[in-house]
Amino acid sequence: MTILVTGGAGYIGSHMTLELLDAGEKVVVLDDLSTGFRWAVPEEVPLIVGDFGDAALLRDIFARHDVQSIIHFAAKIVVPESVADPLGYYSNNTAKARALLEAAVEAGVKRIIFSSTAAVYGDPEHNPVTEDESLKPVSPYGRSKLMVEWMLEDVSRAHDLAYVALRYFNVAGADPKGRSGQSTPKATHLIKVAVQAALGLRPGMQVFGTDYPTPDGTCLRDYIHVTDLARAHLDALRHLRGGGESLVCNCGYAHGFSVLEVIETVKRVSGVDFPVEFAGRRPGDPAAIVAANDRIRSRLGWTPRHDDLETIVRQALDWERKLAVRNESGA
Ligand SMILES: NC(=O)c1ccc[n+]([C@@H]2O[C@H](COP(=O)([O-])OP(=O)(O)OC[C@H]3O[C@@H](n4cnc5c(N)ncnc54)[C@H](O)[C@@H]3O)[C@@H](O)[C@H]2O)c1
Ligand SMILES: O=c1ccn([C@@H]2O[C@H](COP(=O)(O)OP(=O)(O)O[C@H]3O[C@H](CO)[C@@H](O)[C@H](O)[C@H]3O)[C@@H](O)[C@H]2O)c(=O)[nH]1
Repeated sequence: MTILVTGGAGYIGSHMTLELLDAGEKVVVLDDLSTGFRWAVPEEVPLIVGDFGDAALLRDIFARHDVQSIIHFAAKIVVPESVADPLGYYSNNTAKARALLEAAVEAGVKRIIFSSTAAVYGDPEHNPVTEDESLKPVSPYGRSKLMVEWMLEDVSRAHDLAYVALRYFNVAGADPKGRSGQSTPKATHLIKVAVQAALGLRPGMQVFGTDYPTPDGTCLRDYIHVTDLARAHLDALRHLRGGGESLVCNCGYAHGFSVLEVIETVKRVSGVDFPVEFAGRRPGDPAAIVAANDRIRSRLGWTPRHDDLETIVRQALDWERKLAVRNESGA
């Protein structure tokens, strides 16, 4: 039985592929390499370079490989880009997911795990936010993902296809064995930016907003280690293989750090006091968003192993150094 990983050449998908191989699973990756990297897919894993919305290609993959489960990561993921290009996001994230589901149902695929996002909550009224909080995404990106959750709900009722939708909070860190990490050249994620500033890869950084209703005035987020997140997918797979029902679960640690706390941690771990400028709020940022994680713990038996901001930052630094050497050598 093979697992199809869409987006397996990207940041989270590449960690998933490693986790699946470590667990002895058979994997095939489908990725168009729009933001992913060929080198991020281990040599022993077949990489099909193509579009996950291409019905003919999907039919061919399902005919050649005994795919019983899909882990679907492939998507466009940049919130401001989704505001500028909503149709591009609805096409790539929503319409193509419909095509994937259609091909999966046609081929008799039994299980799908979907990368959803905390962005489906928008600016939540309560924190930690539970899965039952009202869903009010504020960006086309969040809406493009929520629509897929709705499709999954309907499709799973009509067909023999069970799903787990995992709503990721802020994904960070790198493979503890140093095999992969966040490699997108212009990534805007806080930890990536701060780590690049610490390594002198950028002159400094900005803090977006210091007047939020939070203890130090900067935004609070729940940073989850990418390997703990990949393990949540393994737990979801085990749940579905055991006949478990379809589920939606938050993925986070249930506690938040402010932007200033993250920057302070990067400075302490790296030993570098890089320049930080206080700037205005970034449009669309919720003040605070922290995951309630009771459901994933009780229903999937997930337990975090890397819930430590210093470890997350240290591994992000290690990966960024590796990446700098790789980029310098032109590999
Ligand atoms: N990084 C985060 O903090 C975060 C938070 C919440 C949810 N997510 C979700 O996790 C998933 C993975 O995100 P990531 O951070 O690894 O991003 P990424 O950009 O590194 O990975 C996405 C991968 O999908 C591929 N892809 C995109 N469109 C495709 C298409 N039409 N056909 C085939 N391949 C395609 C890209 O080439 C890339 O390899 C996404 O669905 C994203 O929405 C990420
Ligand atoms: O240079 C920077 C970068 C970020 N921030 C702030 O840091 C916080 C975290 O920002 P970022 O790392 O960009 O993550 P989010 O905007 O919280 O969004 C991430 O987490 C969401 C889930 O919570 C996912 O849906 C998104 O895809 C993913 O980018 C926010 O308050 C930002 O304003 C800064 O102050 N300076």
